Amino acid sequence: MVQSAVLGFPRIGGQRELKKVTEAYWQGKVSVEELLAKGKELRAHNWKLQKDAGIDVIPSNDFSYYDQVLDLSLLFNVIPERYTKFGLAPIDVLFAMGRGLQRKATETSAAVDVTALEMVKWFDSNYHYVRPTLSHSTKFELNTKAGIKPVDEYLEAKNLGIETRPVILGPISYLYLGKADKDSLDLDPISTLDKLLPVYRELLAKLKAAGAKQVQIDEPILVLDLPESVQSKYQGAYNSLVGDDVPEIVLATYFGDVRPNLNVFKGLSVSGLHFDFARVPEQFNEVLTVLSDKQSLSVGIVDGRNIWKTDFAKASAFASKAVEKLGKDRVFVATSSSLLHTPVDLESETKLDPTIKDWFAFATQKVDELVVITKNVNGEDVADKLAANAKSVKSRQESSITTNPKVQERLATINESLATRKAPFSERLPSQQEKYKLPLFPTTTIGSFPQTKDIRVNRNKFVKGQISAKEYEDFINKEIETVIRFQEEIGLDVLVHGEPERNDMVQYFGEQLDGFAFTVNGWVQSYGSRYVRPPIVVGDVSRPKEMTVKESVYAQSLTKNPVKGMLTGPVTCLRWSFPRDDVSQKIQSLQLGLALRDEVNDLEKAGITVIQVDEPAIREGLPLRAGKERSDYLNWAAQSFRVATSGVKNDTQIHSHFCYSDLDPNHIKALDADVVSIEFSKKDDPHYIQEFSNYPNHIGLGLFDIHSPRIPSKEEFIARIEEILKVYPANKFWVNPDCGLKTRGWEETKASLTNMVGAAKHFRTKY
Ligand code: MET
Ligand SMILES: [Zn+2]
Repeated sequence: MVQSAVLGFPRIGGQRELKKVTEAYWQGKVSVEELLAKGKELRAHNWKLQKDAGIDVIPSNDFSYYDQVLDLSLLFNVIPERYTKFGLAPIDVLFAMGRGLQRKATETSAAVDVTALEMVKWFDSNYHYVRPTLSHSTKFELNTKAGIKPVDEYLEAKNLGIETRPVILGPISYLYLGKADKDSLDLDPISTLDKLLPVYRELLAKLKAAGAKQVQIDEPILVLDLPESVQSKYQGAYNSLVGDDVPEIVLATYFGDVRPNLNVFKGLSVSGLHFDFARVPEQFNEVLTVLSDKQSLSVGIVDGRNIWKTDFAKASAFASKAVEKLGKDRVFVATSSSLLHTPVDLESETKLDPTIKDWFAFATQKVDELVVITKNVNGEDVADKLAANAKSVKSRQESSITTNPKVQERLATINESLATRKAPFSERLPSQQEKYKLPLFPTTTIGSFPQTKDIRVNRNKFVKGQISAKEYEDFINKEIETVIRFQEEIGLDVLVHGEPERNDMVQYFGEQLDGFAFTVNGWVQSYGSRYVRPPIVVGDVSRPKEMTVKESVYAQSLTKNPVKGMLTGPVTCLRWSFPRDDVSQKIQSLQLGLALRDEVNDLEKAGITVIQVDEPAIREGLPLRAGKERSDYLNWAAQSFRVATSGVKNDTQIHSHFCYSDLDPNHIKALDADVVSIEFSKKDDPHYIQEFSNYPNHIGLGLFDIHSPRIPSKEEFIARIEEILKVYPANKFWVNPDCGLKTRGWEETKASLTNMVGAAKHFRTKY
């Protein structure tokens, strides 16, 4: 019979239980035992939910307290020495690698001060993983100090009477996604594969001994353009991982097209292969050609990356094609990827318009979808479910909520001149210098200041109607004033209002734009304990009225320094929402560009003439493979940004900001922003810094990690700036943190920024 398989389930809990308990643990408010008990409770809940729904293949080891890639680094002892010398408990080593740790000395323990490892985007998603960071001295071995997570969790489920399939990131992807530590820059992580494989094998053998029949090994890098030298590693590596003493391996890829790497799969000694047909249905025929007679095919058909209901008729027809070719026993109907990227449960959405709600499926609903599709393919009678599904699919197709003729007309007016500044940067620069008279090494921040409890409490009160609009506005104004006064006091040059009125940089805009729907509880993990609640693009997008002018104008009224207007760019608004799947992303992005253009122009009219349009998600949206799709993306992404920002005068200074990933400076040139700020504090490679020195406009290379509570000293800033100045020109140099400060506390924010400004002043005197 065809079986249903889930590749991973959200670990955060339906009420964000994981976030609450981890943050409480970090604050010393709950014990490690309580933390671990909550993890156990969440896992049990998820397994039972899937079991009760009727899922055949339920994943384990998809849980994590921080990040599943980081878990592997701990397990394989890929732990740079700087984290091990303090005698921390394993879970604290894990958190120190994930988020850094700075702890004052006590009578019983020495001071701890260590930065976090680099964290980057997981493929083209908004999930972030912590990069495996290897040195010549790395010694792979099973680090059993905290147990053996995949084995322990497998047994934990088994004790509950639930058989699971452990999920582990495969060795080649693990290394390929890693990097060399700063003491070993000449090390290519992949070159260590032969040393890592025996440890994998040991782990697999332990799983088998515990009773696991099958494991899911993820090799998602197989959807990337892989050099031949990496492709050729697969045969040997997987040959060394199969045998009677290890479980069967189902090799999983997702998020893209494997066809250019198809050779890798031929004759691979694994028992099954999983592909993402929700994303790339076109690869079906070709991947069938690599299956041997015995191998099974896992048909990833229920989308793990979006929230639209699966069309049962289409999905069943697709899976049936596989059954026709392979027979029922060799086919799994599966989620396209882990469901980690979708919110937990649509049932907790109490405020959605019922018509729209009926179009969605969250993780819990997707589990049910899988079961229905599987039953259908197996020939069981699910006629009522199919009929209900067909009805909602049709209701969405025919709904008038999704179309706005005015937006479509305006879209047709976009042309080159609408998307081009009035003069090139070389002419804009002198007029901006004349207008703002900024010193060398101008200092600024990325926008947000600490989102304190007080801010959240007041926002909630306002949302619940417990305080009036006027009271809330007064409160926000007071916050803005505090932030402005603080920045003046420490001598920052270009100020921000601090974004206290924003719950989230995308949601805030989505809520004010037409064409979006929102959830009240649709949280998705972004990194560690940071979750986001992406809005959903349901129809054509437009801006009914001003969105940010009031707060910016108020902030500017308090100071003589320029205050940056602060907007989230079109690509980021799109990427950090759940997009429509019935209209191209290009169209959705250009619609957003037009809406934001109105806002940029209104800000300028109101006297806000330094305007930052953030595009942190531009890199993550880059199609995973080089080629036409990628160049098209870069074109429409840049065009959308320019549509938003080109209506202004030459002396209006447009900033943009990017974070989270290895950004290629060539990819952002076409945005033509006057100043860009980039997350950079974890970048050690001088060649990479060098690449930015050719960037024509001005740049602030982020000088400190805002994901970490750690405070760099003034000397540390000076040393870092000196390092960058070896390859990067002083006259284009802006001084700023990696990103916004909303997740930080005031104390560390004050100290870090004061030290940063101190360092900038040091260089002003020097140059
Ligand atoms: C993830 S990018 C964040 C940019 C935003 N302006 C902030 O400072 O929070
Ligand atoms: Zn950022």
